[in-house]
Amino acid sequence: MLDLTDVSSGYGETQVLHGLSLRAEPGRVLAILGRNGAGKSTTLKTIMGLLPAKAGQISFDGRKISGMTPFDIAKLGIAYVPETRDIFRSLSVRENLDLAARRFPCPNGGWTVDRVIELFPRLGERLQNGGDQLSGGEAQMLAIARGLVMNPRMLILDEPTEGLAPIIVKLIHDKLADLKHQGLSMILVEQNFGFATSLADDVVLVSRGQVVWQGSAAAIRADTELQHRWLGV
Ligand SMILES: Nc1ncnc2c1ncn2[C@@H]1O[C@H](COP(=O)(O)OP(=O)(O)OP(=O)(O)O)[C@@H](O)[C@H]1O
Repeated sequence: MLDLTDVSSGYGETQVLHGLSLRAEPGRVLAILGRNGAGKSTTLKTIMGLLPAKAGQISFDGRKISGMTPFDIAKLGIAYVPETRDIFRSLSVRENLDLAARRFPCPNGGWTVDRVIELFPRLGERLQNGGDQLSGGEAQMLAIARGLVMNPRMLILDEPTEGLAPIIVKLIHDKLADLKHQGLSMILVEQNFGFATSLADDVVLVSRGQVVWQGSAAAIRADTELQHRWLGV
């Protein structure tokens, strides 16, 4: 579904990805794991066209997307929930959702604003609140909900549990598990090893901008040596 082949990318003169290759399969969750600074967020930004791929190729459903604008990549069906969440703080929850929904047509049976509120009832209670009045957990729910109303075929999440209380982490986990069971393809970057490997089917380990291991989530959960070597778990 999504293929990165020998991708190099970085920030100006600083190269961070050095020929990184990976594949995310349809209907599955892929976790990208690695130590701080390994290049995980850089990989996601490069997929989304926020950083240019200086070499290599990225394709989505067989179509080359490297070189496209972030908006065109989103229109093809990839929604990105960044680490910073990037909700509009000066707009209400409803305005944040309506704005995203209006730009992306909803197919029959797709995600509407009403449907994401059913998924996250807490947002329904906060519809008139400003983006700047939300707790960290509510902001994360809004960021995910905003991704869903874009009706993506693939949802990409960068550190969705960062800074959240354990009870909210559990809620986000259960909602993402629901989405997975509904067949949504996802890529997840996450420091919380238990969270990531309980949601993921497939895992790639990244170190110094390259994939150093790939396999099933069950395999890495069972391999403490591997975890220790590449993740310091
Ligand atoms: N805007 C930037 N300008 C220059 N270098 C950057 C920038 N953002 C990240 N880097 C560098 O790129 C490297 C990879 O960063 P990246 O954010 O992809 O790491 P990561 O694997 O996601 O880890 P983390 O969990 O720390 O975010 C790091 O050395 C980082 O310092």
